Amino acid sequence: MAMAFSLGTLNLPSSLICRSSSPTSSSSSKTSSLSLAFDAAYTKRAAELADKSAGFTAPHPNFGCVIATESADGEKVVVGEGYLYAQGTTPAELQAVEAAGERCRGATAYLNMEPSHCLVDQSAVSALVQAGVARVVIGIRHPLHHLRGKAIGAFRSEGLVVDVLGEDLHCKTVEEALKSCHLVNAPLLYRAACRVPFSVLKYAMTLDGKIAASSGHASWISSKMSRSRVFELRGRSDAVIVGGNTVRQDNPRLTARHGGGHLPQRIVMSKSLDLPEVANLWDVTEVPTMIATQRGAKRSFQKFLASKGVEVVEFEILNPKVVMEYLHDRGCLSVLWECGGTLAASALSSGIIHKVHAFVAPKIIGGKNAPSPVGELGMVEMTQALELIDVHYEQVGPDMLVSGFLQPVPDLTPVIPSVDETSAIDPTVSPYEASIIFFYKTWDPYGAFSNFSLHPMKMPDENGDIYMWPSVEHYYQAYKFAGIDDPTAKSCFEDIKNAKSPEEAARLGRRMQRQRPDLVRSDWESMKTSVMYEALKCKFSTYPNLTSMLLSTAGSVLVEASPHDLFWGGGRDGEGLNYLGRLLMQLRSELLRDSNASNTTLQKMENEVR
Ligand SMILES: Nc1c(N[C@@H]2O[C@H](COP(=O)(O)O)[C@@H](O)[C@H]2O)[nH]c(=O)[nH]c1=O
Repeated sequence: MAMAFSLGTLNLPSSLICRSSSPTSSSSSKTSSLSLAFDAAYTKRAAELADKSAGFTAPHPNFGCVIATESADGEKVVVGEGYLYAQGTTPAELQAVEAAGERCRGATAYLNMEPSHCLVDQSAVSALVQAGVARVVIGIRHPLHHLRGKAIGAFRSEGLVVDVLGEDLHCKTVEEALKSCHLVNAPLLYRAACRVPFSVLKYAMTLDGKIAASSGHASWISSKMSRSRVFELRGRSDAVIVGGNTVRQDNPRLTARHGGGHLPQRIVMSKSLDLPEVANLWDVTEVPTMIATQRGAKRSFQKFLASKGVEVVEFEILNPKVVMEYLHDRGCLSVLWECGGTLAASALSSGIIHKVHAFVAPKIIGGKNAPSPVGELGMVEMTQALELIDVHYEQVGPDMLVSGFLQPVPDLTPVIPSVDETSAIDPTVSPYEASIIFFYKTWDPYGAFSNFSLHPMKMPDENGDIYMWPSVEHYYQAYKFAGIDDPTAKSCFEDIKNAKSPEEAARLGRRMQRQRPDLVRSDWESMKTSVMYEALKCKFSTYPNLTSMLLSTAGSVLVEASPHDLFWGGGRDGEGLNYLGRLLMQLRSELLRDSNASNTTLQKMENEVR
């Protein structure tokens, strides 16, 4: 059945009409401001449609499709719409084509995201091509490397015009539509970039920052309306996590009870398994429960849980990071953390929380020992506080919901560097599975890869004496001036060597290079990557945990997400050369070869003594 909506149904406000555009290529050079506004509004509509099935499609993305055409009197009308209901159901594009029928000829299809297009699934692309759609507007490229650009290429080779928001179409409303497209598939984008599910920390607290009275009583802090919003949040997630303490204190159900909707798996993180025998979470008739625990914990209780149908997963060392990595590997896209302060602090400090939803109720409970939403983070100065970005404030009944992101939604549009290029550097990177791991600031999940991470290492100084360099940055900056027979160069080398922080070392080295380029060794440009490689090799082999962290990234593209440094970093839009990422991948290959070789030797020795 065709749906014919006039533009009015989209409520295109006059503010949406773009006044200017700075198109870069393709058909968009002819695009008028008005048609840009239509493009933005219809793509946003596709994102809204896609959002209807949040929670149901994992691990697939949320896809929406709008087909619009020009009526005889020149008015733009929507002739078909569709969205992916759940994993494995009819693609959004097919539904929209079926709804639009003959009116697809010459029409424009709006997709919030580039569809999957591979050997085993070409249904979305062929539906639109065969229906005679002339133009496709795409919100974001597919975030997975092996799919990125494939459908776009296929459309173009079939003669369709393709415009991608932010690449071919530019203006303020296009940016807003692009944001909606990012948000609707934020879980997938985070998952692809960070190799952990998208994690939201949710809590309800009183105006004086308490999540329970001193007695532990907590029902209820937030209003019924707020709690219903929590049910919706649960419905959008693949899993809800709490700690053992919450099970002991609250005996929660953690179900989504807003009517229909997706039911997330419930997960309890408990090292000790010191949990009650009777608990709502052990009733798995409607929703499964999984317990994440530490190897060897209370075997008898594990058996008891198994008899109830509760899955128990043991980890060598239980922490939020390993549980998230495990859930990532099981295909989980998004997780809602509804835990108490201790686990929340541990999750926050391990860098795996991406978004926060805080319900603030206008109540005061007081109490010196009343718990607060986040436990010890080890911060001593307010400047260290984690700051939310893209903050939203919304009144929900009597409460205020404050939400925001701790890290921006990763924009995976730039391909940094190309996978072909990277697999030449590192054979572990497969063009079919590669994901990108970004690192930059030392507090990021892979921050230890940064040259600013404080991992002291023994390397020679200018005189060949072994010196404990506080960081790779110290070593790299000082070596710009090594071997120069000039007192200023020598004292600069010493100053960098003794710099109090990697930041200071970088400042000193860069400033001197700018002010006195004559003091920089003449072979620096040709030597700097080898100097860096030697320092990285020393750093990673000094610390076994760094070696295993680097090896654990095998198969992923490593990118230093520096927006400024276009030599060592990936740049803001992927224009950087990413030499730091490349050297780390090269080192990873070397370490992998070494570990494979030593395993083979070990194997031989074992065989000999057998
Ligand atoms: N007290 C409190 C919350 N507490 C959270 O909700 C859990 C109970 O979930 P359920 O058993 O499914 O109703 C509880 O264990 C804790 O994680 N949440 C809120 O939105 N507002 C509140 O006032």
